[in-house]
Amino acid sequence: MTSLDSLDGIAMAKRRGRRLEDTPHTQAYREMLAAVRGFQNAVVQANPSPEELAQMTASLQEMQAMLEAQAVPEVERWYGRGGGRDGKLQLVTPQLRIDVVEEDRIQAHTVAEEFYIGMNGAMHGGIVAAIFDALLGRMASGAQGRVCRTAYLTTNYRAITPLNERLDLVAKVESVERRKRFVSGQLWHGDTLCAEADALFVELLPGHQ
Ligand SMILES: CCCCCCCC/C=C\CCCCCCCC(=O)SCCNC(=O)CCNC(=O)[C@H](O)C(C)(C)COP(=O)(O)OP(=O)(O)OC[C@H]1O[C@@H](n2cnc3c(N)ncnc32)[C@H](O)[C@@H]1OP(=O)(O)O
Repeated sequence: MTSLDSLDGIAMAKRRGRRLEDTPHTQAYREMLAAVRGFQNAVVQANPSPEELAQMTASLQEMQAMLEAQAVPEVERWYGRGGGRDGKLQLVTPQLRIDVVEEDRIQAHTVAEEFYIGMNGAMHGGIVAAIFDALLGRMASGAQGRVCRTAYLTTNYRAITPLNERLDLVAKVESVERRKRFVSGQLWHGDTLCAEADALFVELLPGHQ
């Protein structure tokens, strides 16, 4: 089964949204994912020698084969599950840490590592948008864990978003109309507004992918 073999969207989200239970086995998976993050950060910063590159490529191919031999259907995967205090187990964005959750407002923070660079010390704009998608999606899902999809997301880039520095995030629900949740968010570096976004999330109906 591949990720193309999809389930009902609500059933999938309910299963994947749950926090991954803590066992020595899942703890080892968390540590592996943290090592991948460290690796990604090192990759973007290094110009290795030809010998080092050949050695690393061979090691990576070996690790890839180990992972491929253990592949499971999406519904069973640990990747993308809730990870508790450290945010979701994922690599797409920097880890988002939620500090305050209210029914119509969320406060969170993050520090983006070197891997998320665009150019000249600024975060890649697509990553800024991905952070808003995750944060505003979490806002739209609310305390009941409604299953929503992004209908649109508009990001305005006001100042460069720095790497390796604390960034503060806020999200709020602007209005609700039937299945539609209009939400907005801001990303701050200290007193500087780096980016802001507004988005529409639509709650899925049973049977929707
Ligand atoms: C700090 C954070 C911490 C981390 C997290 C921890 C825990 C996390 C837990 C949980 C968070 C989850 C976070 C994830 C978030 C990521 C979500 C994504 O990225 S989803 C992938 C990208 N989006 C798609 O692929 C959608 C593709 N589009 C669709 O599937 C459909 O178009 C959909 C579902 C959006 C709507 O389709 P229909 O068939 O259900 O409904 P129709 O009738 O078309 O629309 C309903 C209403 O919405 C309006 N509408 C739809 N699209 C619109 C648009 N683009 N603009 C304006 N209005 C639109 C329509 O006009 C209609 O309005 P009227 O009720 O008639 O008033």
